[in-house]
Amino acid sequence: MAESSGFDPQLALSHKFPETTYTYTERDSVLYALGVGACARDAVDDDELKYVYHANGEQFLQVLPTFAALFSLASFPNGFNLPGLEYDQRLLLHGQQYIELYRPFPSSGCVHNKVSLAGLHDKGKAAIIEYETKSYEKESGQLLCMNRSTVFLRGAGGFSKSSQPYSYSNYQTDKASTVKIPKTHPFAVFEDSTQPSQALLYRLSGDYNPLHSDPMVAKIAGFSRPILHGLCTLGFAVRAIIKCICKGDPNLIKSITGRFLLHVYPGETLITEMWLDDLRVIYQAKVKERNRTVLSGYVDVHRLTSSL
Ligand SMILES: CCCCCCCCCCCCC/C=C/C(=O)SCCNC(=O)CCNC(=O)[C@H](O)C(C)(C)COP(=O)(O)OP(=O)(O)OC[C@H]1O[C@@H](n2cnc3c(N)ncnc32)[C@H](O)[C@@H]1OP(=O)(O)O
Repeated sequence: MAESSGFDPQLALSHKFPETTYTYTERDSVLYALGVGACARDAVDDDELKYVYHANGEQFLQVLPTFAALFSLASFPNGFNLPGLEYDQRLLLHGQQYIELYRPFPSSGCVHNKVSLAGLHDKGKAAIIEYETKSYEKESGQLLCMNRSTVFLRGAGGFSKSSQPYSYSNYQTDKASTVKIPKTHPFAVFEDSTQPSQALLYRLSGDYNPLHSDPMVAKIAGFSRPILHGLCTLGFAVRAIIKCICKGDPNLIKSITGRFLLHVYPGETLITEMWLDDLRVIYQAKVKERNRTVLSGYVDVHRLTSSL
């Protein structure tokens, strides 16, 4: 293993992240829902109108479970830095996302975030950092959700001090990487188009990384044009699962796991394939135009609806 100077994993592991708060309004929940394609095909879609409009007032709006991933936004105002780890922010890619949901989100609110380092791995050509964020409703102190976000830092590996590549995890299994896609026909398939402006809309939910909007930055990062946020693709896939498996009920979702396998260009068509394994929905999302799988994982649900 090549040794890189100045980065001490132990120092990084002892780093304490500041606690942060994230305040959102109904407007933010609606903007997020539109950003992940809700009601884009049908503005009066029975399953999705509730995320963007409610006849009795905004406080009755429902919030998509993947909105949880935004809570940690405030925790990284200057990028995903660890003491001593040098990397080119333009080469960062989102690798995986894991979300556990403990209660439905109110249409507006304020959450208190506690962030910690959940994993740090030297992959030689890349460093992988995993951040865990526990989000508590500020008023009640109740735990709302937990996010584990994996970032893949291209060019930042090679810091191991021994022949064994450095690897640390504070949890047992790397769930997203172990998902096996069944060989059988999917139980359900959902096709949805992203818009050419999808990333420009999604970024308004708080991730302003120019990789998703600036053609020059995208080129430096190795792409022919700006790419879609991974969390936007995940939002499309989970919305498809809520529609096809949960009969439109977002509160049936218990946890979400996803690994980003390949970039998506805004404007491409996403085909989400789903398989049922008891209370687990195994899924993969493909880009139709390139016939490539871009995301895979599974979603655990509390129960199945009787009509399935
Ligand atoms: C300021 C923003 C604040 C936001 C805060 C919100 C919360 C935090 C969320 C984080 C948000 C980050 C910013 C967002 C960025 C994006 O959205 S980028 C767009 C979405 N992501 C992608 O498009 C990435 C798609 N995937 C790929 O391009 C490739 O999979 C890869 C990541 C480049 C890896 O491919 P490759 O180099 O070919 O890897 P391999 O040789 O196959 O494997 C090497 C080892 O790495 C492990 N690995 C591979 N892929 C991943 C992955 N996706 N996640 C985690 N780990 C991965 C793999 O297992 C190998 O390990 P070993 O098996 O041990 O060798």
